Amino acid sequence: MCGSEDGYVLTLDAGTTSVRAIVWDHEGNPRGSGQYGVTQFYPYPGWMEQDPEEIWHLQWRAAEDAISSAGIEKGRLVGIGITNQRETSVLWDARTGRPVYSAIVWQDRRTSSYTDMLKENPGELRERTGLIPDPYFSAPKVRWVLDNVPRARDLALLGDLRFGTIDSWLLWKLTGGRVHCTDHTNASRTMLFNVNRLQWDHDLLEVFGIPGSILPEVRPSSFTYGYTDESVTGVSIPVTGMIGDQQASLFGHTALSPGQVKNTYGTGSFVLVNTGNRPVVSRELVTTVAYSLEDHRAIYALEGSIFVSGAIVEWLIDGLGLFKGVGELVSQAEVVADNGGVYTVPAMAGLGAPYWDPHARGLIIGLTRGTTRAHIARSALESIAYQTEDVLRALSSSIRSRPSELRVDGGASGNDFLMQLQADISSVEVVRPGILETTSRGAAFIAGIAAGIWHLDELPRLYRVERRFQPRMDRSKREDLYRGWKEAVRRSMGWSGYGRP
Ligand SMILES: Nc1ncnc2c1ncn2[C@@H]1O[C@H](COP(=O)(O)OP(=O)(O)O)[C@@H](O)[C@H]1O
Ligand SMILES: O=P(O)(O)OC[C@H](O)CO
Repeated sequence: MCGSEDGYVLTLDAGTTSVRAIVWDHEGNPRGSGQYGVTQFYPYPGWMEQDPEEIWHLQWRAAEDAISSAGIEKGRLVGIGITNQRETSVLWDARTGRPVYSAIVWQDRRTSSYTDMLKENPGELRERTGLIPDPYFSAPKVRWVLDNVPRARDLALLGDLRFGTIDSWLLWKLTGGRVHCTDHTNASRTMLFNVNRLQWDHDLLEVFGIPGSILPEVRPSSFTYGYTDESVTGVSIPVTGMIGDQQASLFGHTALSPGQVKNTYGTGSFVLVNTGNRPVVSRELVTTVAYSLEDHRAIYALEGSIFVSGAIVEWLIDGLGLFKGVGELVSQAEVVADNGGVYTVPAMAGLGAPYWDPHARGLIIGLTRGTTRAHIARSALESIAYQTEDVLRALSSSIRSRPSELRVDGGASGNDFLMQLQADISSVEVVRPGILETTSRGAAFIAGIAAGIWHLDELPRLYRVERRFQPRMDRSKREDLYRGWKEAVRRSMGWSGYGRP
């Protein structure tokens, strides 16, 4: 341990479904927390928006709750670490600090026709940004606002428009509109950032018709970005880290060596492998910055982004009303010995890695008169494991080695049934840590390094395993099941538009 044993780090984790805040002590243990749900808006099929002001207000309210439940004075906070749902884009008026449009969420598909055109020549885009043309990333969303919200273009011409992912938006609010920055990990999700040079790509800005003046400055993930405004937060606290949530989770798993892999099971699932200090390019996965520290080169990761995983469970419960809650859904899934030939493909937001089809739509297939709720519950949980397996296969061929261990976190990773299923379907050891808030913990480590609480080298010693799930399904069964999945996926692809006027 270096530095003060008296200091605490506050993390702000602005996720898709909720904003959370946690106070961490110098041992990396949570001491207090707060959490609020974020309102989701679906104005048209395939669109998904949030209110940036709500995100900010609830995020700081969660922080106040975390600080009071930890029973500490704000003055004992030595740093704030921000971690966030990535790609989700906000544009605001620098003079008033008011957004000019809602936050367009990463799952939003409104720009799919536009990104289809980019698919005609994906090679150069991939070389520069590490990304695959898809509405997922920020650039098409920003362009959409510039094209459809007249005030945005006017403000841009006056030099008063600002763009940011949620990290930048929260930093702007925390600092009373004084600091407009992002970090390398968030920048690498915009499709405007050259991941080799670690700088904004002016050619791409031109391609997308986005003025460079609206962009934040890019800094290392672990870095003193500035100080919060006393009038906003009560006392002035340094903001010492910003990192995208999936990269934060990789860091929180202390997956610091090349080849180490994690999967976070939340709204979506995100599998990342550390590839060290070289960006590895893949046709099916995206290249992303994993983290960067001051005075170090950036560390990279290869990522498989799965758009809907835990959210399928939510949809069966809240959307269809088929189960009273997660507990009932899971116990139903356990009642049946197998899926009864039923497969669910949760392509509600299209399919991400490794298929990248924004036109895919969800399906439940294989229904017979003998199908029960239990089969549907089981097929939904199985879909989470199959999607992860899709990515593990793509990842193994890109890094030319099959991972033997998968570190897990996120809301759905607490589900023992699902974790065993994952170990079986992927023939991999699934490793679950004691602290499942791995994303926030990673953000705490990132912020704590800049604040002088921790050294990078000592972090692996703070990682505690709670449980390991060993694979126990035989190979032919695993392959039969997976074959059915691939066929179901094939049938879900290219579906959008059918049956709609
Ligand atoms: N026991 C469980 N089994 C399967 N899915 C679950 C379980 N518990 C929570 N989930 C799913 O996990 C997601 C919430 O995880 P969380 O990590 O909080 O998400 P996010 O960070 O994306 O907001 C929800 O989509 C929920 O349906
Ligand atoms: O909010 P989460 O945890 O589902 O993460 C969302 C991802 O960052 C989207 O890329």
